[in-house]
Amino acid sequence: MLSLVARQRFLQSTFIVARHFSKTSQSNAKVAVLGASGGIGQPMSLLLKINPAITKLALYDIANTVGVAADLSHCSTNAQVTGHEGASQLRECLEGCDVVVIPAGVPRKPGMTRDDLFNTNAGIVRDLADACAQYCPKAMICIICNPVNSTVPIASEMFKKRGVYDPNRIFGVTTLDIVRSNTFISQAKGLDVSQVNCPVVGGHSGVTIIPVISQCTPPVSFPVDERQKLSVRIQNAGTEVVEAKAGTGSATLSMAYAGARFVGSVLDGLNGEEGIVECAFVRSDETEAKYFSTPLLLGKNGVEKNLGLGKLTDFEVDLIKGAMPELKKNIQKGEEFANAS
Ligand SMILES: NC(=O)C1=CN([C@@H]2O[C@H](COP(=O)(O)OP(=O)(O)OC[C@H]3O[C@@H](n4cnc5c(N)ncnc54)[C@H](O)[C@@H]3O)[C@@H](O)[C@H]2O)C=CC1
Ligand SMILES: O=C([O-])CC(=O)C(=O)O
Repeated sequence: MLSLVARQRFLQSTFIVARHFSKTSQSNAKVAVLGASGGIGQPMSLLLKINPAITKLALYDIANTVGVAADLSHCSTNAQVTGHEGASQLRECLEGCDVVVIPAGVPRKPGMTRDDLFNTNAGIVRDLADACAQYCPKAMICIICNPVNSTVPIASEMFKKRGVYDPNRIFGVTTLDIVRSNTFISQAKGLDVSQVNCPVVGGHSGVTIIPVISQCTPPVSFPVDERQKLSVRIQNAGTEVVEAKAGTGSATLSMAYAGARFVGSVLDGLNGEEGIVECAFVRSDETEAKYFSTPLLLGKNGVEKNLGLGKLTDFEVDLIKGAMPELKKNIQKGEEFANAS
């Protein structure tokens, strides 16, 4: 038996972890995780299970969901966990959802680009997005599956086809880029990471990942060569993990952390919390690319306001210019795929 003090400490630590992901302590949100048995899906579902804003957590995958749901359901937190396996159970998983997170899809192996995942993952996102458009058209859709630069346009086209498209409710989750930037900057400058916030704009692959270090809070400055190295490390951080994992997958734990943070922020916005800002890859008029990530003010209807690019240095403007051809190509590829299907 835990002593009273130990029990209080345990409850307090659970509360602190939960608060890390959500400001709201009360709501009745239903959240679905599609791809819940995977490397990201399992730890992210655990983090969502301890978010007090979630009362229903619906786990969907093509395999192993029953076991994952049984396991997670024993955690003594409020969210009721249900497991749904195979396409015939997708409808019951999605109905009534406020938020759907999609980490379903294959990850990279060393030597691959995110675009190399297109052939497998495009069809997965097309079918899952189509189901969301039918069974929970008003839900906030958070897409983790790569290549995000193409899977977000695919999902958007599927919603358009069903006549239920709302660009303020479909997000490509790029939070891991911000999480990484904050970590690397805090390490370089000896800062408390919880106080560091560096926006990352653009897309989510290689040169399309654009850290805006000049807008970091607190302000930080680096000699030109260090800033260059840091920007390149942030752009290649996914590859750093893919290589370290040597063929067994890509970032899962840090992505689970980032995904839980993003979903927590979306729920905070839905629950009317003010001043909730996250970067995400959305339909955008900020640049000549149809989709682009910038800081977004989140609210009851998803994106309340696109906060735009703000003031950039010449270095950052050049990074954005350099990203445009790749970004536009990725977006077009996604749209064409969805419309040919
Ligand atoms: N947006 C981002 O920042 C990041 C994105 N990713 C991406 O997330 C995706 C998932 O990565 P991991 O979890 O490591 O892969 P994983 O292979 O460990 O898990 C994927 C899961 O998806 C499931 N799945 C496959 N087809 C499905 C379908 N049609 N419906 C439902 N579930 C299905 C699989 O059964 C598996 O459980 C990859 O595409 C990866 O590139 C990974 C890290 C960061
Ligand atoms: O690099 C990958 O393939 C997975 C990913 O998107 C990331 O870690 O940022």
